[in-house]
Amino acid sequence: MSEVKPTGKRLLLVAACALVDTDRRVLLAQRPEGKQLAGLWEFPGGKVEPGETPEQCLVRELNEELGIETEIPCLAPLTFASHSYDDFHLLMPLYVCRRFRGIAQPREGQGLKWVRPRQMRDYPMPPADAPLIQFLIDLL
Ligand SMILES: Nc1nc2c([nH]c(=O)n2[C@@H]2O[C@H](COP(=O)(O)OP(=O)(O)OP(=O)(O)O)[C@@H](O)[C@H]2O)c(=O)[nH]1
Repeated sequence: MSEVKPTGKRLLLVAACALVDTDRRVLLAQRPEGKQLAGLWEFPGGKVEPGETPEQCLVRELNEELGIETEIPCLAPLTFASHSYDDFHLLMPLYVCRRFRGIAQPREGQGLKWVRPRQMRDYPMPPADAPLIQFLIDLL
């Protein structure tokens, strides 16, 4: 068996959420200009801050980014992404949330779109996200 060499890349923990509406559509947010991967469509979420759990991170991020309110028991783990970018390795648990309050608003100037999982491949997403789509197709 060949030797597995450490990459030396830092591991970045990002929590992401598939918010699901009553029509089984999932909310995608477009990364704003000026950011890494600008223009790509992604799941709402963000970096887990020190001292925070992934679930706490998502409750915070959904409120900050979208004005959506939810609670930790409403977040169900679905799958995760593990993907090496040039400068870090991303570990991203993906949760599903069907119970939330409020109407998603683009609080950070991002584009927002409710998309059926089968149509997600029409929306360019970060490379880490591609393997996640099938899980949502199967679930929804
Ligand atoms: N939220 C989210 N981030 C993702 C997804 N896919 C993916 O590769 N990422 C990566 O995970 C990281 C998330 O970081 P972030 O959104 O908190 O931070 P950011 O790069 O916008 O920078 P910031 O700290 O200035 O807000 C980014 O590098 C982003 O490219 C996804 O579906 N959702």
